[in-house]
Amino acid sequence: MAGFAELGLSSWLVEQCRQLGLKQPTPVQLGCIPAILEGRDCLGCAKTGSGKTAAFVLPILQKLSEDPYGIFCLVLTPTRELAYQIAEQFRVLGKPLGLKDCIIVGGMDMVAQALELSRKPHVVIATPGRLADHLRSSSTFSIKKIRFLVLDEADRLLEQGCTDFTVDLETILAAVPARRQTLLFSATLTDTLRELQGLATNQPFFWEAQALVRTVEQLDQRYLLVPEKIKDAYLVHLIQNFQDEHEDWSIIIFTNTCKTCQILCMMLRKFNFPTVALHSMMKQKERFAALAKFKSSIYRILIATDVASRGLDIPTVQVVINHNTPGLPKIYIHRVGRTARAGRQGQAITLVTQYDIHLVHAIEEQMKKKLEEFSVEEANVLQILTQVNVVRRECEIKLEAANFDEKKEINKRKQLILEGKDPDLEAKRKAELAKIKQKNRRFKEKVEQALQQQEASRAGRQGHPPGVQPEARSAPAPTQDPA
Ligand SMILES: Nc1ncnc2c1ncn2[C@@H]1O[C@H](COP(=O)(O)OP(=O)(O)OP(=O)(O)O)[C@@H](O)[C@H]1O
Repeated sequence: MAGFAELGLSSWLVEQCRQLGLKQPTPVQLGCIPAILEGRDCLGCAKTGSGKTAAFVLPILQKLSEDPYGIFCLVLTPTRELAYQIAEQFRVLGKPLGLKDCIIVGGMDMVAQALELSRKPHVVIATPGRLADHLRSSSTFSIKKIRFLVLDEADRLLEQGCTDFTVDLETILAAVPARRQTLLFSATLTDTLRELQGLATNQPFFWEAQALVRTVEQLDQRYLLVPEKIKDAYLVHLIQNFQDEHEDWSIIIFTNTCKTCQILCMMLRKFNFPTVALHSMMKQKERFAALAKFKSSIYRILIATDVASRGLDIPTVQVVINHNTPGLPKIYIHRVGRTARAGRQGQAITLVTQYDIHLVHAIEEQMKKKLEEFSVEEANVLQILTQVNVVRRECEIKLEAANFDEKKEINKRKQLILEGKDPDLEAKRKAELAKIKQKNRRFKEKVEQALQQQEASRAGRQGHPPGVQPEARSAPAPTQDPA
């Protein structure tokens, strides 16, 4: 198998890899590094934890060493924490170059960032919103001459989720040169391939892992069917078991909203589990501090929204628990990919209620793999049920007293103002949309009821009892990155 040197990398970079413990290139690195060194655009789609970051960092550093100037490369990524992680890889691998990097993310001082940008760093790593703000408001720097544009988690940057990057991306793409190399990476590129191909037009090289299953083999994936009302007791029971059975343990729990994340964090702490939360309602400094405490194993449990579902590389994580079943298969793939990284073993357990079974089927279909059942002695769970419910209620009351919802509303309004939108108009638009949705839902329910009645009376006429009807309940809407 070819080593890093055979891929065309210089000896100083090969030495940096060796020092970091990267002995052999991973398949995505084997595929993409030579193509990038040749000057081609690149779309790299490989499983979580397979080394995609080094697949673009290494060839960029090589090209930078041949023709160093600032700003040479711009990396865009959807979350702030990920921007810091990518910057660290550039810094460590690029140390012999005296690499100057600059991180431009929201929640940090804008003036200090503007100053840093004006000093022409070699590499800028940014979240789209904040970089676009700088481009709109300042003329002290330019990205007109960049050689490389990287979109990490490219599909997330292009999709219109809860955080929509498209307007900011337009601003950024208008400011970068047409003659550049564009590198796009993710574990789930395929459903946005057409948009991505529009961005990478310079002899694009497409690399995709040849594998039937879309998650790594070392990942043991389970589901646990739980009644909605007992979910939290199951969670406490699962954690207690891990704590009892493992000396060295580390768990990430994913929740669907910031509020649930905060309540569960408070609740787990009441049970003396060393837990920290990470969600977008927290101040940026608190977010970094929480992550640092979890990374250094001071806290064993990180409870997070999907703000932590992509890209985070924390090798010690052995278990991922999905407190809610993700509404989209690709969110599931990224979440469970926080464990079993770089060849390590890991386990993922998804709590599934009676209303989420169709979501599990969708996940299995996309992954091309069946989840196995995780068995738990329900009697043990029922023993702690009352206690868990009481503690949760206490936490809910405490959070309500701290005006969590009000703060969330204020934050939302601030965000809309920053985006140049009128919060009142937006609220009106949303209310109208909700009304239309509700009307549609009622209409659908009426049609379903009428169909069921028709079926029942037909069966009655034919003299045999009607077949078992599916429960007339509309499925919960898929959750889109709520963070
Ligand atoms: N050639 C290699 N040999 C051994 N370990 C490697 C190699 N390349 C990267 N790694 C390590 O593998 C881990 C995962 O890498 P990385 O974070 O780049 O994964 P990724 O493919 O970007 O995952 P995700 O899709 O979750 O973002 C990191 O800890 C990294 O240091």
